[in-house]
Amino acid sequence: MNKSNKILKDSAAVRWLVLVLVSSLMFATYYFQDFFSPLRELMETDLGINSEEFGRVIGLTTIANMFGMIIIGGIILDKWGIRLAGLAFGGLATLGGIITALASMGYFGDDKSSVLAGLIVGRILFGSGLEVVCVVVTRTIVKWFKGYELALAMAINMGFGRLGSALAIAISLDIAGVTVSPAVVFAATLIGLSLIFFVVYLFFDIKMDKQIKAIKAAGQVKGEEAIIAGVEQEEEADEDFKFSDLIKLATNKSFIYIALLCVAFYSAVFPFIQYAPDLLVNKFGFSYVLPDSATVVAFGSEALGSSLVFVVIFIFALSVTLIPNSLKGKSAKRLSVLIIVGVFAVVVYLVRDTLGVWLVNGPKTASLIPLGTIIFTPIFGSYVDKKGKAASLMILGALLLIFAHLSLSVFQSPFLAYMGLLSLGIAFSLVPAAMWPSVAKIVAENRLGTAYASMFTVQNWGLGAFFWGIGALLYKVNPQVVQAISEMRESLLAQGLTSGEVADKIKLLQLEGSLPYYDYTWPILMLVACGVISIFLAFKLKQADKEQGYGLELPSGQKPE
Ligand SMILES: C[C@H](NC(=O)[C@@H](N)CCCCN)C(=O)O
Repeated sequence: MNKSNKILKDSAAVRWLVLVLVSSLMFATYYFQDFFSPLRELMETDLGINSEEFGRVIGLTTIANMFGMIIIGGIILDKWGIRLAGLAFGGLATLGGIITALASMGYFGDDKSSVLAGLIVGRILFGSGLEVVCVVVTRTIVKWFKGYELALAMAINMGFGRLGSALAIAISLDIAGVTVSPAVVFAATLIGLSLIFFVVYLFFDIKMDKQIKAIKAAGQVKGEEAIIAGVEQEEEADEDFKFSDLIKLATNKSFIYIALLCVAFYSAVFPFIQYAPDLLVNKFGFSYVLPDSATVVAFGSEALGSSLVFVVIFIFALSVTLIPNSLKGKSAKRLSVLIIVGVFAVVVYLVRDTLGVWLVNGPKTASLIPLGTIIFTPIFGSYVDKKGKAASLMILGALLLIFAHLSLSVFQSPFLAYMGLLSLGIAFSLVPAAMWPSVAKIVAENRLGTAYASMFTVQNWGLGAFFWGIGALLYKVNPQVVQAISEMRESLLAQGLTSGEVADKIKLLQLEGSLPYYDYTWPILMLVACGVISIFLAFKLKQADKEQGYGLELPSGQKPE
């Protein structure tokens, strides 16, 4: 390539800096989506917002996306380009964040209905920006990494999102303390900061576009330069959203199965994550605050032992997948797995007290689900690239999902709860790693934008229903708990206690056994149905692929004969 024709994206340092700048939006929006998860109980004791209302706040976040916002956003992105669309939808998400924060601080009124209405309006605005922001970020990454490390950049970008979710679940309650608002203000500040990072990115974007324009104007665009500099414009024109594409997709059997699988699978994962900390506290006796070691011992040796076994199994699974098969011979691989697991088992034993404290804390344990996917998704992704078997892996993922939700609903054993969380984490890594590249095999490249936008739209129908549905069912099947907590809250407030003191007191009364816990059996059992539907759809997808010949079971780049 002619040296003078080099553009910004040819510099690896600039490319990766751009990735960090734009992925911060992904981090912050995923954080904001999930930070309410460990606050379910505090919302009830601090603000009087019960589980159905909590579900409404979370469920309505997706409402605009259920009614076509992602498709509208995609069309706007085509027309306005990355810069304006990013600012508009990032700005919308930030505005939503600010309104949610103000509502939680009582800015629109201190009474429950004003707070609830403000939270809902804020979350609706945030949600209207959320998915389109993710599409803008993905487009930006394609712009900068096509011809370079595109798959890796995309995996890292998704990692930023998952890290946002994990941190949101792990630390929001620590930030909140005894009232909800500090956690909301913090989450809204993160989106604001990420929007500033996006504005910084715009300088790079403008500069690169100017370079491309200058190269073209100088008539120097030939051969490789033409591909690098000119391709975006050609593709943008070709990738425009068309309703005729939507019709074509809707009549493709394989696409229908994978889109429905996306709905069923994600409905049993994202909504579950919103309630996971509260489930662990209410059903399995985990804590909301970090307890001291003595309390952990009181929590029961079975749970403590189970959590440590959970860590060792996690390390075993990790080392089996991470150690390359290329290591000379099977026995060498087995030996290294044994050594790694042995060393870690000793470390786990030595730090068992601290680890035990963390692994009996509901939010900290639940945060391991998205955290684990940061490591496992790229590993499974590379397996799918090299070996294929995508449809079979989706079947396996659906099976793990059923096991996870069964062990977290019908059984009461902490050991099974840890195993359930582990298999949910593996399923949450396996299915996305197999699903998203499979869409690219089923749909032509220039129709991928439409395919992802329509999949995300139907996915949001499921998410909206289950975000709200779990909370609503929890409310319905626990009338005595709702009433007891609400009466206690009223009486403590009437005695002049602050809302923070009320929250503390209610927690204490539950620990003492004077106030009941929520029964989560039915709300989580409902998610087993999503697993069963997922497994059926994954089988149908495998069958349809055999008929239509997309090669979902083949390694990347290989086509069926
Ligand atoms: C890639 C996939 N993304 C989605 O499913 C988005 N529609 C969700 C965005 C909001 C997430 N809290 C994923 O994250 O696996």
